[in-house]
Amino acid sequence: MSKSLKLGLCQIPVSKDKTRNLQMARAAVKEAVLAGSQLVALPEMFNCPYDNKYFAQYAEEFPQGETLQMLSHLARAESVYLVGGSLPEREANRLYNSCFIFGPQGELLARHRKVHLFDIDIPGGISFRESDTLTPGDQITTFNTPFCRVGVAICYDIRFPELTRLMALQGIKLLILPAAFNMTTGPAHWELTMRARALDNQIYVAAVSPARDERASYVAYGHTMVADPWGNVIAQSAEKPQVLTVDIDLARLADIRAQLPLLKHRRADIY
Ligand SMILES: O=C(O)CCC(=O)C(=O)O
Repeated sequence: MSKSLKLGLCQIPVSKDKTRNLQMARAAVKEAVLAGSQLVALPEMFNCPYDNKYFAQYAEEFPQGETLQMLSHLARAESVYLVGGSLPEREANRLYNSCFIFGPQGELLARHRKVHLFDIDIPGGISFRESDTLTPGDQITTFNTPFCRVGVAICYDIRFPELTRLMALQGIKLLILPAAFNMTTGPAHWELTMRARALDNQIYVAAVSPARDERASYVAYGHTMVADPWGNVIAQSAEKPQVLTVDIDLARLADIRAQLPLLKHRRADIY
């Protein structure tokens, strides 16, 4: 296993124009690779506005969907590990919020279907009910790379510490979270939640948001970021489109785990 990897996080604008969304994704991934990224990630619902009324219209089936073909070809052409944000996935009569992960040969490595659907109602803030249109997944998702084992969850999934803990126990060192917090929960909880999961599990947490669009029905917070295993934020965008490239130092992770062995000190006999 390598001691480090360069991660590329693509905070792209997402609009109603699917063709443009795919162009933006392609250009951002290429820019990240040009900057040396070996693993690149896109945001939640990057091919589709984050709004229940669009999910069915933009949904795709694996493997023939246009976005899925694009991701696979791009991973192969750029010879990169590609965490394909998320998109509405159709299987039979159901829709899922799904992330497809492709390897450098364009092969499918894993698929994560969002496990926790975002159903909230904050008066004067934000209301959203993913369960009006989507079905939850029921799997924990991790995959291997030459750098380390990597976990994938989607947005609201990060609020459930048990999920990240199970991935940490399966050996992940890096969690990628395609996400789209909003202007109510983003300022309050985005950074805190990513830092908490990173610190608890002594892993890197990389959360990738769409760029903010004040005219959208759902306004994404932006602030794509990486928290390290010490709980520090080591990189963060503002709200505008940006490709963030970040060095992930796995030797530092090993040092932190050796010095403060939290995972070893768990009392699995009492909880
Ligand atoms: O947890 C949050 O505050 C935001 C979650 C969300 O926007 C999502 O799951 O898509």
